Amino acid sequence: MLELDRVRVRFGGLAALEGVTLSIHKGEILGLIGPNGAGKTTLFNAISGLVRTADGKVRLQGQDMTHMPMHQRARLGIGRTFQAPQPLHGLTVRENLVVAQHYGAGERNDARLDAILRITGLAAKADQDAASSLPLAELKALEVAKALATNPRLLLLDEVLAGLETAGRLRFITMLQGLHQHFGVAIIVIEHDIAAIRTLCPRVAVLDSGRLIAQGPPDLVLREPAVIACYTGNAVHG
Ligand SMILES: Nc1ncnc2c1ncn2[C@@H]1O[C@H](COP(=O)(O)OP(=O)(O)OP(=O)(O)O)[C@@H](O)[C@H]1O
Repeated sequence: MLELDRVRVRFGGLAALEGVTLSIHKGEILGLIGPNGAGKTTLFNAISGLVRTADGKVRLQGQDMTHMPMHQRARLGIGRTFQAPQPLHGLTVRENLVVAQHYGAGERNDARLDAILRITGLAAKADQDAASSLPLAELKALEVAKALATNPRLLLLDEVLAGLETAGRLRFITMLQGLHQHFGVAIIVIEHDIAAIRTLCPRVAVLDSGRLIAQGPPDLVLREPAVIACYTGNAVHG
């Protein structure tokens, strides 16, 4: 459903992405891994429209999105989270989702919002102030809930497990599996925690210095010499 065709992104003299060709299928969960600075977040930015591509194409269900602004891509079905949770201050949890739904879907759908609140475990906090009352795990759940409220066909999750302790991670992974099953949305997960990637993702893609160096089932990909080499001297944290 999403196709990246020889995508290139440059920051001055730095090739943050070079010739990246990658597809994700309807309803799939794909893991995106690679050392720090490999270009993972830049790839999300190229898909969601936050950075300009210097070359290549980005297509969603055959439609060329390469030169579309962010809000148009959101309307077409690209939802994303950011590494640092960004709740809208002064609004309740539910109001945060209403705003996200308006941005992405254009119309209010309370039944969908209720399902999102239930599956992300936020229903009991729906009427509380989002920014001031939520602990980190719930702020991260809200980040996912906001992205889901935009009604995405493809959900981009950028290190949503970072900063959570082991039990919190496991709960979060179970929550992600539940929402994937319920909404049937395709998901790309950026995550440094390889155990989490193995649990969540039947397929993984590896970036190194802006290039896609491997893709396939995690157990095979993680044994490839080029993948092992790219992590040498770069700790896989988390
Ligand atoms: N706005 C920007 N301006 C200049 N350089 C940038 C910008 N954004 C990213 N870069 C550079 O592009 C490269 C890729 O960065 P990116 O954040 O995509 O990597 P990453 O794989 O997501 O890293 P991490 O795992 O640390 O989050 C890095 O060298 C980074 O310093």
